[in-house]
Formats: sequence, C-alpha cells, structure tokens
Amino acid sequence: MRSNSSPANKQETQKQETLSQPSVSQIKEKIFSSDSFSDLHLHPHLVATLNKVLNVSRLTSVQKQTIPALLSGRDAAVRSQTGSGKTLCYAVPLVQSLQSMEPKVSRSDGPLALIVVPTRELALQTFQTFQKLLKPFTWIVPGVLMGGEKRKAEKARIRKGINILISTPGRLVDHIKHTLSIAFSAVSWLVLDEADRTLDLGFEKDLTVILNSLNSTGPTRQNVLLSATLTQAVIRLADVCLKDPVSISVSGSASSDLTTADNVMPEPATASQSESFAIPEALKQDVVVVPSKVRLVCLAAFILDKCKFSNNNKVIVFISSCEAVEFLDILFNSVLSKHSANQELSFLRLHGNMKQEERSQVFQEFSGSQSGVLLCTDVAARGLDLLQVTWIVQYTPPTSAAEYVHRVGRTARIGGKGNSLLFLTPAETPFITELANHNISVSEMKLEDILSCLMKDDTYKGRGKYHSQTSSQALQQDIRERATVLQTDLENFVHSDAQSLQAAKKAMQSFLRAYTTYPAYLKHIFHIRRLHLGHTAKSFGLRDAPQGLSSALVPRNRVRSRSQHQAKKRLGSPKKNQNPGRKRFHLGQREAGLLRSEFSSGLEGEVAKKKRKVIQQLEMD
Ligand SMILES: Nc1ncnc2c1ncn2[C@@H]1O[C@H](COP(=O)(O)OP(=O)(O)OP(=O)(O)O)[C@@H](O)[C@H]1O
Repeated sequence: MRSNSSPANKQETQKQETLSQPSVSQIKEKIFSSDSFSDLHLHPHLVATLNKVLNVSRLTSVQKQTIPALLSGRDAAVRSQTGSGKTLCYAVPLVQSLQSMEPKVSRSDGPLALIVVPTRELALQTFQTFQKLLKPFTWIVPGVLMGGEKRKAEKARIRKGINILISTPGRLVDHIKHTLSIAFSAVSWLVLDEADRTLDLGFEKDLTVILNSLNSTGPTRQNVLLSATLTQAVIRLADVCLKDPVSISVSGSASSDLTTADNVMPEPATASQSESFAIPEALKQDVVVVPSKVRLVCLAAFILDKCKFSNNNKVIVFISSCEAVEFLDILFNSVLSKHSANQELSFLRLHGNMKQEERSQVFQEFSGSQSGVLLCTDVAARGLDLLQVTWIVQYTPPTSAAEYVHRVGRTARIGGKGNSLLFLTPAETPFITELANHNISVSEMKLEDILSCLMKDDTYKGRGKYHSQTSSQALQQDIRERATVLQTDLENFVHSDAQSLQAAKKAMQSFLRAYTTYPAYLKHIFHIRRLHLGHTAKSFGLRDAPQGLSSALVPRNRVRSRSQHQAKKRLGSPKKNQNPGRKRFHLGQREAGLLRSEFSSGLEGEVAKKKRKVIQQLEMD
C-alpha cells in the first residue's frame, strides 16, 4: 500500500502540534474508602446479600459519601468516574428504606421507586442488580419496562404491581399515556441514572412528561441524579427536580477527596473546570491518526493483533451507525474469521435497530464471554458493566468529550486495568485538544505499529519479492504490501456480490449521515465537507464512491474520482455565487438528537416516523 503522503503539510503540522502538546493533569479519584457496608447500620440481611451475593464488602469513595446522605433523606447529585459503583449508591439506601416501611410493602402499593435509565440494556442490568439485592426481601417486587417487549405483557405486570420500576424514558411515557393502571401516587424515590444523557436531545420531552406525572401526585420524594460526566445541563436539571441536594463529587483535587455530606450544591465553576472529567487511573488511552482510506485495514489489523495473534482480549468497537455495524459484522465474520481457527476471533453486534430479544441475547452472551469482539453503536456506551473488557476502540469519534469518557469507561472498572484506542483522521486531530480541555490526555499509537502485526501471518504476505535484509525500508515496504493484500481481500468481498456491495453503500451513506450530527461546537473538527469521498469509500471496502449520494451528503469541494466528477456533473456544481460558508442543509438540533439517539424506546409511530421524515428530508435536499 502506498504510504499515505497525501495529508496536506498543514494537517501534518497541526497533527504534530496537537500530539506534542504537554499532557494535561488527569483528574484522579480514589476508588475505595476504608469503610465497609457493615459500618452503615443496614439491615443485616442486606449486608449479607452484598457480601455473599454481590461479593462486595468495602465501600467505594462515592458510596461512602452518597449512601449516608440518602439514608438521611437528602436529595443528591452524584458525580464519580465510570465503574466506581454508582448503582449501589442509590440501590442500597433505596432497598434499606423500602424494607423498613411499616406496614410492609405489598405489590398492590404499586411503584414506590422509579429509576430512569437511557438504554434497554442498562435497564435490564439495573433490574438484575435489584433482583439480587431483594433476595432477602421477597415482598418487594422489582420490574423493568423497556422497548421491544410486548406492551401487553408489561401492562399485565404493571397491573399486578411493581414496587421498584426501572424504565427507559420513552417506554415509561408510553405507559403513562396508555396504561390506566400505572399510578405514581406512592412514589417516594426518583433516580435518574446517566442523568446528563437522559437530559440530552430526544429525551428532554419524555422527562418533562415523567416529572409532570410525578409532581402532580405523590408524597414528597427523594431525588437522585448520577453521572460520571455531571455537566451544566445536569446542574440545571438539578434545579428542576432536586430540592436542596447534597452535591457529591469524588476527585483527587487538593481540597479533599471526600466531600462531607453537608456539602451544598457547588456553584458551577468556569465551564472547562466544571466539566473536567475523571478517567479511571489504570486506563491507558491511545489515539491513532489514520487517513480515511487506511481506516478499515487499520481496524482489521488491530482486531487481528488483539484477537488472532494474541488471546484473552475482549474488545468493544464503537461505530456511529447501525448500518455500519451490520456491514462490518458481515465483512469481518467473512474475511477475518475465515483465516482463523480460534474462537477468540468471534464477532458480535449490538445496535438500536435489532429486535429486543436478539439485543438481550447478544448483551448476555458478550457479558459472559472471556474474549471476542463486540461491534456496536453508542447504545452500549453508558452504564453497561461488561466483565473483563480489555480494549475499547472508538472507530468513529464520539460526539463529545463526555461520550468519550463513557465509552472508555466500559473498561478499567472498579480499579481494574484497561486500554482504549481512538481513531482520528489527520483533519480530526483537533479533537485531542477538545479532550485536553476536559483534562483528558491521550498518547499516540503509531499506524505503522498497528499494521506491523500483519508480519505475524503470511496469509497477508504480499506478492512482491521481498528482500530478506532487515532494513527498515524493506520492512516498511513489506508491511505496506501486506496491508494492501488485506485491503484487497476486504474489497473483493464487498464487490463479490450485489448484496454486500449494497450493504457497503448503505453503511457509507449512514456514516456520512451520522457525520452531519456532530454538535455545532465541534463542526470545525467534524464537518462533512472535510471528508474525502473517495477515501471514505475505501474505508467501506468500496473501490469508488457510490453514485447517487444525496447532494446533502456529498461534500461539495471534495469530489475527486472519475465517478465523483460524474456525480458532481449529475448533481450540478454549486452555484457560483453561493456563499461557501452557507450550510447546504440544516439538521435541527432536535432532529440531530433523533438521528443520533440510539436510545429509542422501541416505540413504533412517533419516534420512528420523525426519524424517517428527517432522513427523507436529508435525502431530498
Ligand atoms: N463496594 C464495591 N466493591 C467492589 N465492587 C463494587 C463495589 N460497588 C460496586 N462494585 C462493582 O463495580 C462495578 C461497577 O459498578 P457500577 O456499574 O455501579 O459503576 P458505575 O459507577 O455506575 O459505572 P458507570 O458510570 O459506567 O455507569 C460492578 O461490577 C459492581 O458490582
């Protein structure tokens, strides 16, 4: 493969400048305190269950601060790094308070606690945690509502009685509107886990419906917001549904690493400070700068290195759209697995367009596996506690530093080790500065080092004559030729039949569509006009950019190849006097959220209809 000499000098300079900037001081959080659950005067059966069923005894720092505050009846806004035990922060005091209620809680009391989470998998996981905690208290009934399940079955369970209700926002709103037997008159706990995500676009409307239905009835209640990325928006929400909350934020800052329980909500400091995010200390974060046309073969080589040429790696690969996940799953299962006998090179996929039972089955299978690769969208970015994940690969960059934190937070949990790799094109390297603004520093992994793993297997040996001498030039040439063989393998599969060609084109179209949904403040880094269409096509195994891409998605001044010139002719070149800065189309923030949101409740009708409308509008432009 020709070395990519194409990045413009200025991009190269920019890349070097960005990568050579001094690493920022990352915020550190002490994971464990010296206290234990038995110090909290909890019901002895609850302590026994924590010790014996959940195998936890010592309190984490955030649990030491949060549990006493909630046991005392306070509201709380909780911020602590990913994998630090925030679920038990609210689950333990919640179970402790319900089990002590007199008269004893009964199913017919209906919902006493409401827990809202952004994704179905997280709802399922949270439900399973409560099932374990409630073993000694069988009279308290947990229940989960999530999209994809038959509404009728859920209605029946609601009618029978659920005391601890765990739900995704959209599904809960659907039941509030259509299930007469759902009543919130007895709700005394409201928990918003991953609160900044639940506040995000696409959910805010649902949340308003939920808060209104709660506020209209019911006793005074305790409210808890939790997230590893507490942001200004969450603090604003805190004003909406928290009363005189305790603000809990575990950090290694000079003041103290344990704020006392009577700490009041801090005044938000300057934007950058209040949004500096803690990253697990044992997480090693890398970035690889890779031109678009080499992205696919770089990802393939990385996966081969971790799951074929070495073992015991469990890898999550984040990709921006469902279609691209489907495409890469078919491609890698066909091309990469065929050369590999070992089961480590198994691929699973997870995204919002899959049927619920398949999503649940994949989630459980990957949770329990020792190795393998999960190709997924951001539906798996938050909250999921997947054991022994060793690598997080962000094949498409996240839409914010906060989403970066949650994605990498799927590894290095509760003090464990972990690694992450972020793919950036040369034009996207300013995102490293965006991360640095949030106290996140990454080190560079060389593209050549990733591709050099192909030397371990002559399956990819080039056809050229190799000089046996070990000079680095010959070695580099060898590596480049092996990468070319692998890229050719991938392209041959894509072009082997109409179905895989169509899948590749759909994947590219969805990638371009997702690329238009980066927030405005990041568009100077991620803008569709900066994409090279021909090189982007290569990253989908396409030898040429697909014809007929809707004009809204064709980067105006980046048409390069013959077929692109044809496309340009057909689409018509931009009007002469057109203001180059003027947007060719504008995707509203809300529509962007709908497109971007992988968290639909599975409700047919409104969300799906709106989404279809937005996509049609895109294609009509
Ligand atoms: N006190 C503890 N001691 C040991 N392990 C714990 C303790 N509390 C929780 N854990 C474990 O730590 C893991 C992470 O917990 P949890 O998923 O609640 O983290 P989190 O802070 O909510 O993460 P995220 O921000 O990603 O949602 C889980 O496997 C949980 O069982």
